[in-house]
Amino acid sequence: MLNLSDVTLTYPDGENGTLNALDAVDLTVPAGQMLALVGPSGSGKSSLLAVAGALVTPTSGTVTIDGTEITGASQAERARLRLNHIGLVFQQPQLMPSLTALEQLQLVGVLRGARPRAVRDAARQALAAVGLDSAAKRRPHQLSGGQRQRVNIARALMGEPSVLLVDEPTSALDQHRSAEVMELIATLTRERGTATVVVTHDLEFVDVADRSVTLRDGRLAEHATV
Ligand SMILES: Nc1ncnc2c1ncn2[C@@H]1O[C@H](COP(=O)(O)OP(=O)(O)OP(=O)(O)O)[C@@H](O)[C@H]1O
Repeated sequence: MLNLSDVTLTYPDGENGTLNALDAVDLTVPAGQMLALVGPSGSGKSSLLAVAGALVTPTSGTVTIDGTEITGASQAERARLRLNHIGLVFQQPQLMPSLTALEQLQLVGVLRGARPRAVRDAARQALAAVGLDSAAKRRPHQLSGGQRQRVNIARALMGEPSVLLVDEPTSALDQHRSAEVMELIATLTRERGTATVVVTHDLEFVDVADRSVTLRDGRLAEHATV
């Protein structure tokens, strides 16, 4: 479960001013639920993911994952949290050009210190979960955009995260592939019991989620509208 309580993230703006990228945000995403996060450009969506993913510490408020408060954790603790509890998927799949799909996933397992055989099994399982078992030996340039995004999602699942944060997974994909990727994230959320937040510009895909919220000037409102 992911919980944000009264979270504010303030940036300096101009000479003496400040800007609240997030303004008193309260949000709970239970395990196994997918939340769609929409909002205009600059409304704070990436800031919310950064705070929930322990990449950025909020100015005030608390973030907890499975009851553990991550705000206030040291840099090393936050790095460990990201590796073991948080799956992050960015807009453009950032894959290593020289590694095969399977190796991209194995790298995460090795970083987590798991045993080689367990890493290989977990990587195979994650690739199968996103329907890419037959493309295990392909390198990124031999995969389509949708397949690369699937590898990206599978890689985020390697740590068996309790929180899955996905930033605009469909921005580089056509309508058909976008629908497939959103359905895939919904299925994985249910099967793996992750608390999932997906940022999307596309209201068409909001229905795939269990719940949707809109950010506007850093403030949260229930139900998606843009
Ligand atoms: N490092 C920073 N320093 C100062 N201001 C920032 C910083 N990062 C973001 N902001 C500001 O915080 C606000 C929220 O930005 P954020 O990137 O979270 O929006 P977004 O909803 O993800 O936008 P987009 O849809 O365009 O990606 C914006 O006004 C932005 O200019």
